[in-house]
Amino acid sequence: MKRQLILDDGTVFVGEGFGAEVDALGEVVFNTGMTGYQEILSDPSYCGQLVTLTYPLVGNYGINRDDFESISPAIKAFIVREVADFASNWRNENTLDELLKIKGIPGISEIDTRKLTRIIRKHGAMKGIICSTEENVEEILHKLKASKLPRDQVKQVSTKTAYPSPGRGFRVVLIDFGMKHGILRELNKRNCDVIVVPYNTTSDEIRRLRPDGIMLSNGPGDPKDVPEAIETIKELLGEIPLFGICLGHQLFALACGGDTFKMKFGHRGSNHPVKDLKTGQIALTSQNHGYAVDENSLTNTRLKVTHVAINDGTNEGLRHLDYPAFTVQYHPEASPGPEDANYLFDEFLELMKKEKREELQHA
Ligand SMILES: NC(=O)CC[C@H](N)C(=O)O
Repeated sequence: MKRQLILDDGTVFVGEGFGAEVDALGEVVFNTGMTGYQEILSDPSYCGQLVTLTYPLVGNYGINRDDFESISPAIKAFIVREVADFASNWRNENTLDELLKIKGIPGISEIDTRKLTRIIRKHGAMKGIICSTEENVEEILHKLKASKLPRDQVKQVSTKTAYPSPGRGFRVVLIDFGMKHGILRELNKRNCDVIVVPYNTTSDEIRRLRPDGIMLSNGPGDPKDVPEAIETIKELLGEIPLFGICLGHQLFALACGGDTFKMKFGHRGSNHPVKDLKTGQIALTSQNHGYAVDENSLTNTRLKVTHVAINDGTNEGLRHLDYPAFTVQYHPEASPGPEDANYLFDEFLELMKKEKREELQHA
Protein backbone atom coordinates (compact mmCIF):
# COMPACT_ATOMS: atom_id res chain seq x y z
CA MET A 1 0.00 0.00 0.00
CA LYS A 2 1.45 3.35 -1.08
CA ARG A 3 1.83 6.02 1.63
CA GLN A 4 3.31 9.50 1.55
CA LEU A 5 5.42 11.57 3.91
CA ILE A 6 4.79 15.29 3.56
CA LEU A 7 7.14 17.77 5.22
CA ASP A 8 6.33 21.25 6.45
CA ASP A 9 8.49 22.73 3.67
CA GLY A 10 6.34 21.05 1.03
CA THR A 11 8.65 18.13 0.20
CA VAL A 12 6.74 14.93 -0.59
CA PHE A 13 8.21 11.43 -0.32
CA VAL A 14 6.19 8.49 -1.61
CA GLY A 15 6.86 5.08 -0.07
CA GLU A 16 5.35 1.77 1.01
CA GLY A 17 3.35 1.57 4.20
CA PHE A 18 4.10 -1.05 6.85
CA GLY A 19 3.06 -1.42 10.48
CA ALA A 20 -0.33 0.10 11.38
CA GLU A 21 -2.35 1.74 8.64
CA VAL A 22 -2.96 5.04 10.43
CA ASP A 23 -1.90 8.62 9.77
CA ALA A 24 0.77 10.32 11.88
CA LEU A 25 1.64 13.96 12.45
CA GLY A 26 4.65 15.09 14.46
CA GLU A 27 8.20 16.38 14.43
CA VAL A 28 10.49 14.52 12.00
CA VAL A 29 13.92 13.71 13.46
CA PHE A 30 16.76 11.42 12.37
CA ASN A 31 18.84 8.86 14.24
CA THR A 32 22.24 7.80 12.87
CA GLY A 33 22.62 4.51 14.80
CA MET A 34 23.44 1.46 12.69
CA THR A 35 21.55 -0.88 15.05
CA GLY A 36 19.18 -0.52 17.98
CA TYR A 37 15.88 0.16 16.20
CA GLN A 38 13.95 -1.72 18.90
CA GLU A 39 15.40 0.45 21.68
CA ILE A 40 14.90 3.59 19.60
CA LEU A 41 11.26 2.89 18.84
CA SER A 42 10.53 2.11 22.49
CA ASP A 43 12.48 5.07 23.99
CA PRO A 44 9.75 7.36 25.47
CA SER A 45 11.89 10.43 24.72
CA TYR A 46 10.68 10.07 21.11
CA CYS A 47 7.07 10.59 22.20
CA GLY A 48 5.15 12.20 19.34
CA GLN A 49 8.07 12.15 16.89
CA LEU A 50 8.37 10.62 13.42
CA VAL A 51 11.80 9.00 13.49
CA THR A 52 13.88 8.23 10.44
CA LEU A 53 16.91 5.99 10.57
CA THR A 54 19.89 6.77 8.37
CA TYR A 55 21.01 3.12 8.32
CA PRO A 56 19.35 1.63 5.22
CA LEU A 57 18.21 -1.81 6.38
CA VAL A 58 15.90 -1.95 9.40
CA GLY A 59 14.22 -4.94 11.04
CA ASN A 60 16.79 -7.57 9.98
CA TYR A 61 17.22 -9.06 13.47
CA GLY A 62 13.56 -8.73 14.45
CA ILE A 63 12.12 -7.77 17.80
CA ASN A 64 12.99 -9.65 20.98
CA ARG A 65 11.69 -9.88 24.52
CA ASP A 66 14.63 -8.15 26.21
CA ASP A 67 15.48 -4.95 24.38
CA PHE A 68 12.42 -2.82 25.03
CA GLU A 69 13.06 0.52 26.70
CA SER A 70 9.37 0.89 27.63
CA ILE A 71 6.32 -1.35 27.48
CA SER A 72 4.30 0.92 25.20
CA PRO A 73 6.32 2.74 22.54
CA ALA A 74 5.41 6.44 22.35
CA ILE A 75 7.06 7.05 18.98
CA LYS A 76 4.60 8.41 16.37
CA ALA A 77 6.01 6.72 13.25
CA PHE A 78 9.06 4.99 11.76
CA ILE A 79 10.51 6.12 8.42
CA VAL A 80 13.00 3.73 6.80
CA ARG A 81 14.80 2.99 3.56
CA GLU A 82 14.16 -0.74 3.54
CA VAL A 83 12.26 -2.86 6.02
CA ALA A 84 13.44 -6.46 6.26
CA ASP A 85 10.51 -8.84 5.97
CA PHE A 86 12.62 -11.76 7.18
CA ALA A 87 14.05 -11.38 10.68
CA SER A 88 17.06 -13.52 11.51
CA ASN A 89 18.23 -13.78 15.12
CA TRP A 90 17.94 -16.44 17.82
CA ARG A 91 16.18 -13.96 20.08
CA ASN A 92 13.68 -12.87 17.43
CA GLU A 93 10.01 -13.14 18.42
CA ASN A 94 8.23 -10.70 16.08
CA THR A 95 9.06 -8.86 12.93
CA LEU A 96 9.23 -5.06 13.12
CA ASP A 97 6.12 -4.91 10.94
CA GLU A 98 4.20 -7.17 13.35
CA LEU A 99 5.22 -5.12 16.38
CA LEU A 100 4.23 -1.83 14.79
CA LYS A 101 0.87 -3.33 13.81
CA ILE A 102 0.28 -4.58 17.38
CA LYS A 103 1.21 -1.19 18.84
CA GLY A 104 -0.77 0.87 16.32
CA ILE A 105 2.30 2.66 14.98
CA PRO A 106 2.61 3.40 11.25
CA GLY A 107 5.79 2.86 9.28
CA ILE A 108 6.83 3.98 5.81
CA SER A 109 9.63 2.32 3.82
CA GLU A 110 11.28 2.80 0.41
CA ILE A 111 12.02 6.40 1.44
CA ASP A 112 15.29 8.09 0.51
CA THR A 113 16.22 8.56 4.16
CA ARG A 114 19.57 10.15 3.29
CA LYS A 115 17.82 12.88 1.31
CA LEU A 116 15.33 13.33 4.15
CA THR A 117 18.18 13.59 6.68
CA ARG A 118 19.99 16.17 4.55
CA ILE A 119 16.82 18.28 4.42
CA ILE A 120 16.52 18.15 8.22
CA ARG A 121 20.23 18.92 8.68
CA LYS A 122 19.94 21.91 6.37
CA HIS A 123 16.63 23.36 7.53
CA GLY A 124 16.29 21.88 11.03
CA ALA A 125 13.84 19.37 12.52
CA MET A 126 10.40 20.09 11.09
CA LYS A 127 6.82 18.90 11.23
CA GLY A 128 5.71 16.11 8.93
CA ILE A 129 2.74 13.90 8.25
CA ILE A 130 2.39 10.34 6.98
CA CYS A 131 -0.85 9.58 5.15
CA SER A 132 -2.33 7.77 2.16
CA THR A 133 -1.27 8.88 -1.34
CA GLU A 134 -4.94 9.40 -2.06
CA GLU A 135 -4.93 12.49 0.18
CA ASN A 136 -4.53 15.88 -1.50
CA VAL A 137 -1.06 17.28 -0.81
CA GLU A 138 -2.16 20.93 -0.68
CA GLU A 139 -4.90 20.17 1.84
CA ILE A 140 -2.56 18.10 4.00
CA LEU A 141 0.07 20.81 3.89
CA HIS A 142 -2.49 23.35 5.03
CA LYS A 143 -3.46 21.10 7.94
CA LEU A 144 0.21 20.53 8.78
CA LYS A 145 1.03 24.22 8.84
CA ALA A 146 -1.95 24.98 11.08
CA SER A 147 -1.10 22.17 13.53
CA LYS A 148 0.63 22.70 16.86
CA LEU A 149 2.92 20.08 18.34
CA PRO A 150 1.87 18.87 21.83
CA ARG A 151 3.63 20.19 24.93
CA ASP A 152 2.42 17.58 27.43
CA GLN A 153 4.54 14.61 26.34
CA VAL A 154 6.07 14.05 29.80
CA LYS A 155 2.57 13.78 31.28
CA GLN A 156 1.69 11.28 28.54
CA VAL A 157 4.59 8.91 29.21
CA SER A 158 5.37 9.27 32.93
CA THR A 159 4.01 6.60 35.28
CA LYS A 160 0.66 7.57 36.84
CA THR A 161 1.46 6.00 40.22
CA ALA A 162 4.64 5.28 42.15
CA TYR A 163 5.96 1.70 42.20
CA PRO A 164 8.96 -0.02 43.76
CA SER A 165 11.73 -1.98 42.10
CA PRO A 166 13.19 -3.38 45.32
CA GLY A 167 16.79 -4.00 46.27
CA ARG A 168 18.82 -4.09 49.48
CA GLY A 169 21.17 -1.23 48.68
CA PHE A 170 20.77 2.52 48.45
CA ARG A 171 17.22 3.84 48.26
CA VAL A 172 16.90 5.80 45.01
CA VAL A 173 13.81 7.77 44.06
CA LEU A 174 13.72 7.72 40.28
CA ILE A 175 11.59 10.54 38.88
CA ASP A 176 10.02 9.21 35.71
CA PHE A 177 9.79 11.84 32.98
CA GLY A 178 9.56 9.08 30.36
CA MET A 179 12.20 6.76 31.72
CA LYS A 180 14.08 4.28 29.59
CA HIS A 181 14.18 0.88 31.28
CA GLY A 182 17.96 0.93 30.87
CA ILE A 183 18.25 3.42 33.73
CA LEU A 184 16.26 1.19 36.05
CA ARG A 185 18.32 -1.81 34.91
CA GLU A 186 21.58 -0.04 35.79
CA LEU A 187 20.32 0.91 39.27
CA ASN A 188 18.93 -2.59 39.91
CA LYS A 189 22.22 -4.12 38.77
CA ARG A 190 23.86 -2.13 41.58
CA ASN A 191 21.31 -3.46 44.06
CA CYS A 192 19.58 -0.11 44.54
CA ASP A 193 16.19 -0.06 46.23
CA VAL A 194 14.41 1.97 43.56
CA ILE A 195 11.06 3.72 43.85
CA VAL A 196 9.85 5.08 40.53
CA VAL A 197 7.61 8.12 40.97
CA PRO A 198 5.47 10.27 38.61
CA TYR A 199 7.01 13.43 37.11
CA ASN A 200 4.90 15.75 39.30
CA THR A 201 5.67 14.15 42.69
CA THR A 202 6.27 16.93 45.22
CA SER A 203 9.47 17.37 47.20
CA ASP A 204 7.62 16.51 50.43
CA GLU A 205 6.34 13.25 48.97
CA ILE A 206 9.88 12.42 47.87
CA ARG A 207 11.33 13.28 51.32
CA ARG A 208 8.78 10.96 52.93
CA LEU A 209 10.31 8.07 50.95
CA ARG A 210 13.63 8.83 52.72
CA PRO A 211 15.84 8.38 49.66
CA ASP A 212 19.63 8.19 49.70
CA GLY A 213 19.65 9.61 46.20
CA ILE A 214 17.44 11.04 43.48
CA MET A 215 17.67 10.03 39.85
CA LEU A 216 16.18 12.33 37.21
CA SER A 217 15.29 10.34 34.11
CA ASN A 218 15.34 11.16 30.43
CA GLY A 219 12.07 12.22 28.80
CA PRO A 220 10.41 13.82 25.79
CA GLY A 221 9.81 17.43 24.80
CA ASP A 222 10.99 20.82 25.97
CA PRO A 223 12.29 20.88 29.59
CA LYS A 224 10.52 24.23 30.06
CA ASP A 225 7.19 22.41 29.66
CA VAL A 226 7.72 20.73 33.05
CA PRO A 227 7.93 23.68 35.52
CA GLU A 228 6.69 21.59 38.47
CA ALA A 229 9.74 19.31 38.14
CA ILE A 230 12.09 22.31 38.05
CA GLU A 231 10.56 23.50 41.35
CA THR A 232 10.91 20.06 42.95
CA ILE A 233 14.59 19.87 41.96
CA LYS A 234 15.19 23.36 43.42
CA GLU A 235 13.60 22.29 46.70
CA LEU A 236 15.60 19.06 47.02
CA LEU A 237 18.95 20.35 45.81
CA GLY A 238 21.62 20.15 48.48
CA GLU A 239 19.50 17.90 50.70
CA ILE A 240 19.78 14.64 48.74
CA PRO A 241 22.45 13.51 46.22
CA LEU A 242 21.21 13.80 42.69
CA PHE A 243 22.06 12.33 39.28
CA GLY A 244 20.27 13.32 36.08
CA ILE A 245 20.24 12.07 32.50
CA CYS A 246 19.20 13.95 29.34
CA LEU A 247 15.87 15.67 30.16
CA GLY A 248 16.95 15.28 33.82
CA HIS A 249 20.16 17.17 32.94
CA GLN A 250 18.24 19.99 31.27
CA LEU A 251 15.77 20.29 34.18
CA PHE A 252 18.67 20.38 36.64
CA ALA A 253 20.32 23.23 34.68
CA LEU A 254 17.05 25.19 34.68
CA ALA A 255 16.57 24.58 38.42
CA CYS A 256 20.05 25.98 39.07
CA GLY A 257 19.44 29.19 37.11
CA GLY A 258 20.76 28.10 33.70
CA ASP A 259 18.90 28.13 30.41
CA THR A 260 18.17 25.66 27.58
CA PHE A 261 17.58 26.13 23.85
CA LYS A 262 16.25 24.07 20.96
CA MET A 263 18.99 22.75 18.70
CA LYS A 264 18.67 22.86 14.94
CA PHE A 265 18.40 19.09 14.46
CA GLY A 266 19.62 17.64 17.75
CA HIS A 267 21.84 14.67 18.56
CA ARG A 268 20.37 11.24 17.95
CA GLY A 269 22.64 8.26 17.43
CA SER A 270 24.96 5.78 19.04
CA ASN A 271 28.44 7.18 18.48
CA HIS A 272 28.50 10.79 19.65
CA PRO A 273 31.95 11.61 21.04
CA VAL A 274 31.94 13.46 24.37
CA LYS A 275 34.96 14.87 26.19
CA ASP A 276 35.28 14.57 29.96
CA LEU A 277 36.98 17.87 30.85
CA LYS A 278 38.46 16.45 34.08
CA THR A 279 40.27 13.47 32.56
CA GLY A 280 40.50 14.61 28.94
CA GLN A 281 39.09 11.23 27.92
CA ILE A 282 36.64 10.87 25.07
CA ALA A 283 33.66 8.55 25.47
CA LEU A 284 31.50 7.39 22.61
CA THR A 285 27.96 7.91 23.75
CA SER A 286 24.39 7.12 22.93
CA GLN A 287 22.31 10.27 22.48
CA ASN A 288 18.78 11.38 21.78
CA HIS A 289 18.01 15.02 22.40
CA GLY A 290 16.71 18.06 20.57
CA TYR A 291 17.34 20.61 23.33
CA ALA A 292 20.60 21.53 25.05
CA VAL A 293 21.88 23.55 28.01
CA ASP A 294 23.14 26.99 26.99
CA GLU A 295 26.65 27.26 28.45
CA ASN A 296 26.53 31.08 28.22
CA SER A 297 23.68 31.01 30.71
CA LEU A 298 25.82 29.33 33.37
CA THR A 299 28.07 32.30 34.20
CA ASN A 300 26.19 33.37 37.32
CA THR A 301 25.23 29.90 38.46
CA ARG A 302 27.03 27.47 40.77
CA LEU A 303 27.31 24.94 37.94
CA LYS A 304 30.55 23.64 36.48
CA VAL A 305 30.75 22.26 32.95
CA THR A 306 32.15 18.72 33.12
CA HIS A 307 31.57 17.37 29.58
CA VAL A 308 31.32 18.79 26.06
CA ALA A 309 30.26 17.36 22.70
CA ILE A 310 33.19 16.99 20.34
CA ASN A 311 31.10 17.44 17.17
CA ASP A 312 29.54 20.81 17.92
CA GLY A 313 30.88 21.96 21.32
CA THR A 314 27.49 21.90 23.05
CA ASN A 315 27.17 21.12 26.74
CA GLU A 316 27.12 17.44 27.75
CA GLY A 317 27.62 17.44 31.52
CA LEU A 318 27.32 19.54 34.69
CA ARG A 319 28.29 19.33 38.33
CA HIS A 320 27.09 21.53 41.18
CA LEU A 321 29.95 23.34 42.93
CA ASP A 322 28.35 23.26 46.39
CA TYR A 323 26.01 20.28 46.42
CA PRO A 324 26.31 16.55 45.62
CA ALA A 325 24.65 16.70 42.22
CA PHE A 326 25.77 15.94 38.67
CA THR A 327 24.05 15.35 35.36
CA VAL A 328 24.81 14.36 31.76
CA GLN A 329 23.10 15.10 28.47
CA TYR A 330 23.95 11.71 26.97
CA HIS A 331 22.87 8.19 27.92
CA PRO A 332 25.29 6.28 30.18
CA GLU A 333 22.74 3.43 30.26
CA ALA A 334 23.34 3.11 26.47
CA SER A 335 20.43 0.99 25.14
CA PRO A 336 21.24 1.21 22.34
CA GLY A 337 24.87 2.12 21.98
CA PRO A 338 28.28 1.95 23.63
CA GLU A 339 28.67 1.53 27.37
CA ASP A 340 31.75 3.80 27.73
CA ALA A 341 29.91 6.10 30.14
CA ASN A 342 28.40 3.38 32.30
CA TYR A 343 30.83 4.25 35.14
CA LEU A 344 28.66 7.29 35.94
CA PHE A 345 26.19 5.03 37.74
CA ASP A 346 29.08 3.85 39.95
CA GLU A 347 29.95 7.51 40.61
CA PHE A 348 26.36 8.08 41.69
CA LEU A 349 26.68 5.21 44.16
CA GLU A 350 29.97 6.62 45.42
CA LEU A 351 28.29 10.00 45.91
CA MET A 352 25.48 8.44 47.96
CA LYS A 353 28.04 6.47 50.00
CA LYS A 354 30.07 9.60 50.73
CA GLU A 355 27.00 11.59 51.78
CA LYS A 356 25.83 8.77 54.03
CA ARG A 357 29.27 8.57 55.69
CA GLU A 358 29.28 12.32 56.31
CA GLU A 359 25.74 12.19 57.66
CA LEU A 360 26.75 9.44 60.14
CA GLN A 361 29.83 11.39 61.22
CA HIS A 362 27.69 14.41 62.02
CA ALA A 363 24.95 12.39 63.72
N1 LIG B 1 16.36 11.76 25.83
C1 LIG B 1 15.95 12.83 26.46
O1 LIG B 1 15.77 12.86 27.67
C2 LIG B 1 15.63 14.02 25.60
C3 LIG B 1 15.47 15.31 26.36
C4 LIG B 1 14.63 16.34 25.61
N2 LIG B 1 13.33 15.86 25.36
C5 LIG B 1 15.32 16.73 24.32
O2 LIG B 1 14.85 16.39 23.26
O3 LIG B 1 16.34 17.37 24.34
